Amino acid sequence: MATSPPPLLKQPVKLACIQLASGPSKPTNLTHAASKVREAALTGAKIIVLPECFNSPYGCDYFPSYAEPLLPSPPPLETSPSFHALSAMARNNNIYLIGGSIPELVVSLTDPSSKTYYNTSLTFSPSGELLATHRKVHLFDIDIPGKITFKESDVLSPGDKVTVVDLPEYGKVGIAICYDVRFPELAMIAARQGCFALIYPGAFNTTTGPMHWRLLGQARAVDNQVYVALCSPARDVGASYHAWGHSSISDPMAQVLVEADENETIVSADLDGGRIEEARKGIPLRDQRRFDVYPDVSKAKVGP
Ligand SMILES: NC(=O)CCC(=O)C(=O)O
Repeated sequence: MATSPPPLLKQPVKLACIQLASGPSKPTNLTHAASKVREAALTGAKIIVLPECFNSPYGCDYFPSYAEPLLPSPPPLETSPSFHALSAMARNNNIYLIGGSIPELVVSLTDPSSKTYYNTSLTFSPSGELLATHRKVHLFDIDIPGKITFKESDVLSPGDKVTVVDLPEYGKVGIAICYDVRFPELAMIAARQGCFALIYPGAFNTTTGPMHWRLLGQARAVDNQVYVALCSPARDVGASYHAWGHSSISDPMAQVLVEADENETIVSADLDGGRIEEARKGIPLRDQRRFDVYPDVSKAKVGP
């Protein structure tokens, strides 16, 4: 007799996205993030997400000055204050924390003048242990004349892996950052590893946000029949980059369960594995793929 596969989401869980208002002071941003994580945890959220570049303004001019080393570095560089703050937020609240992203600095041990920067997301367990890092794979390089020109690759280097993290009580999640959401291959490879959700700390803007942000969340959900969470900073009209906001959580049928406006807020939803199964039973893509016509991406290499 055929046995049914284990559920992708082992038990229902509340997931919260914190649409954080950040400013130029990193210590203030870290303290503020900690208080909002506490607030989300008190509502029962067990998986909490922060936005892209949550501890700094977003922009190429800011990456080097806010960047922190996560790997061993030559003195006098200190270990990352954001790493320790995020670990404490997860531990103090007994939650899984997808810690948005921070600019990461890598300094060569042999040549301290050689510096590389990444846009990196850190995920922590409820005991404060680092479970995974994701370096943004697709850098945000766009030019829409008269609207927005942005070139992360002027400063940042790209990551080189698909990131899937196991949260033992619940199951697996795929993690990627902002512009990564535009690349369905990355999402599909993660989803086909058995993720119940794809989680994107992001910071779309007031040009591309209204065109594509919500659509992309729904698109990745419907492609993969999983939950999708998009977590943006709140909009700061005094900053050089105007984040779109509109953090959202879509379900496996691509219904938007909750969506913020542009202000600081917390959006959350109760995720239920039954909704994934129901979507997949009703529209059985998983049994209908044609690996005689195209390759099976579930064979691709992924990392924590
Ligand atoms: N921070 C980002 O990667 C922004 C991506 C974005 O706005 C887009 O349109 O894509």
